[in-house]
Amino acid sequence: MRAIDANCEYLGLKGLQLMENAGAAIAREVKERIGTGKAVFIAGRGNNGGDAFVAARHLSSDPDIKVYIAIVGQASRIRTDDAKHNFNLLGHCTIEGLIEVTDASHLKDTGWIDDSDVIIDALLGTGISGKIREPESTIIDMINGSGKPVIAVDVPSGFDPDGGDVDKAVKADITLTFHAMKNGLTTPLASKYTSEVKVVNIGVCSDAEKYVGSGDLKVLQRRRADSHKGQSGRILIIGGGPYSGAPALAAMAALRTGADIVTVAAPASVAGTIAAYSPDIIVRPLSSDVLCEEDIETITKLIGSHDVVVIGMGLGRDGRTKKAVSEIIPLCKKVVVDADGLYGIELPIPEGTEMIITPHSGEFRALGGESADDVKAFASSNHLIILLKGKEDTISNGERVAINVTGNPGMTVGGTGDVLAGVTGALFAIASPVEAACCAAFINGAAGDLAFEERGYGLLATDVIDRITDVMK
Ligand SMILES: NC(=O)C1=CN([C@@H]2O[C@H](COP(=O)(O)OP(=O)(O)OC[C@H]3O[C@@H](n4cnc5c(N)ncnc54)[C@H](O)[C@@H]3O)[C@@H](O)[C@H]2O)[C@H](O)CC1
Ligand SMILES: [K+]
Repeated sequence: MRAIDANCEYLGLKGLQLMENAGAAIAREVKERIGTGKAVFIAGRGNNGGDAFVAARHLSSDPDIKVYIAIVGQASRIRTDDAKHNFNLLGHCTIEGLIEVTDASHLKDTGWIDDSDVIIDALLGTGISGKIREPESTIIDMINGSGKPVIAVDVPSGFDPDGGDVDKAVKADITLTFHAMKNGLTTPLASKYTSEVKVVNIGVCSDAEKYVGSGDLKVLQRRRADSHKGQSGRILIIGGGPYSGAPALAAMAALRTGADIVTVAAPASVAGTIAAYSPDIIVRPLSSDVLCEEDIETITKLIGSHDVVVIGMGLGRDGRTKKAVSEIIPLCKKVVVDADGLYGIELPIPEGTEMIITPHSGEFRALGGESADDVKAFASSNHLIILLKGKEDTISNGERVAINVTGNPGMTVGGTGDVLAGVTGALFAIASPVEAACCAAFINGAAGDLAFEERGYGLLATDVIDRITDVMK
C-alpha cells in the first residue's frame, strides 16, 4: 500500500487527496450509522489520525453530529505534513471538544467515551510497528471496554495489516479499509477484531498499481547500522566465453545496485580480461574457453558461498554450455537466467529453485512463449518470474502483472540487458523475486533515462551503470 501511495505521488496524485477521500468515507459511515449524536474520534499522530481529522471536518458542518477529538500525544508532534495540514484546518471548524491525551487518564476524565454514540478508531493504521506502547495500549483497552459501536479506520488499531501476531488490538464493529483489502484482514484472526470489513475506494489511479513506479522501490529496506559484509548480497555471475564484456557489465551493475560481493565465474580464456575491467570484481577462472561440464564442480562450490546466481551473459550457445547450464540451474536456490543461459533452461524448473528469467521477445518465443499477453500464464504454469524486456517491460509471477515504462530507444545499444540482469541479481538477494524483477526493470530504465539526457543515442551500457546510484538515491 505504501508503494501504491508513493506511485500515486510519482504520477502527481497527492497523499493529501487520498486522505481527503479516506476521511470523507469515514464521515459518511458515521453519519449513516448514527444520524444524530456524538462521534468521538481517537486519533494517532500518523496519517491514520490524519484520516480522522478529515472525517471530523466533514462532520463538523452537520448540525446533528457533535464531534469530539482526542489526539493521542501532543498535537505539536503530529508526524506527517498531511495529517498536520488537516489538523490545522480543524481550527476553522465547529468542534465540540478537542484534547491532547498524553496519559490515558486524560481521556477517561472527559467522560466522552461513556457518553458517545460511536467511537472512530484512528489511533494506528498500517504504520504500526512492534509492541503497543503507552498510552495507546490503555486507550485500546478503554475502547474495547466501552461497549460502544466502533468504526476502525483502515485497520483496527494494533492489528497487523500483514496478518502477523497481534499483541493487542481494537475490536471494531466495522473496518473501513482503504483502496484494497489488506492481507491480514482476510485471516481467521481478523474476525476476532472486526465484525465487518468494507473496502473503500479512495481514488487511487489504476496506473499506480499497473505500472512499476518509484514507490515500488520502498521494499528495498534501509540497511541496519550494524550491517556487515555479505548481508546485502553475494552474487555469483556465470558468463563469458565468446564475450567478455557482458558478465563484467552485469557484475558492475550488481555492485552499483548495492550488492556486497560480486564474483564472476568465467571461462579461463576471458577471465583475465574481465578482471582487468575493474578491481571491484572477483574473478574465478573456469576450465576452458566456454562453460562446460568440467566446470560443474568449481561452480557447485561457488554457488554454496553466494546468495544469488546470475547466469547467461556472453556464454554463447555451444552445446556443451547449454548442457552445463541445465545442470547448474537445479543447484541454485535463487537464479536469474538471461541471454544465452535461457537456451539451457529445462522446463519445468526444479523444485527448490526460485527463478527469474529476463528474455527479450525473441528469447521468450524460443522458450515457447508468444507475446506479452502470455507472460502471466507462462509464469504461472512454469512457476517462475518473467521480466519480458521490451519498449514496455512486462513482469509477472503468474499472479500479478506489472508494466515498467522507464527506459528509452537509446538503450537498444548492446550491454543494457546485461546491466539489467546484474541489477536483478543484486535485488533478488534482498527482496522477493517479483519485487526484485519490478524494481530492477524500473531502476535500469530510469538510469538509462538519466544517461539519455546526458548522451542521447550515444549512450553506452556503462553510462547506464554510472547512473544506477542516482536512481537508487
Ligand atoms: N492509500 C491509503 O491507504 C492511504 C492511507 N492513509 C492512512 O495512513 C495510514 C498509515 O499512516 P502512517 O503515517 O504510515 O502510520 P499510522 O498512522 O498507522 O501510525 C504511525 C504512528 O503510530 C505510532 N506507532 C507505531 N507503532 C506503534 C506502537 N507499537 N505503539 C504505539 N505507537 C505506535 C508511530 O509512532 C506513528 O506516530 C493508513 O493506515 C491510512 O489510514 C492516508 O490517508 C493516505 C491514503
Ligand atoms: K485504526
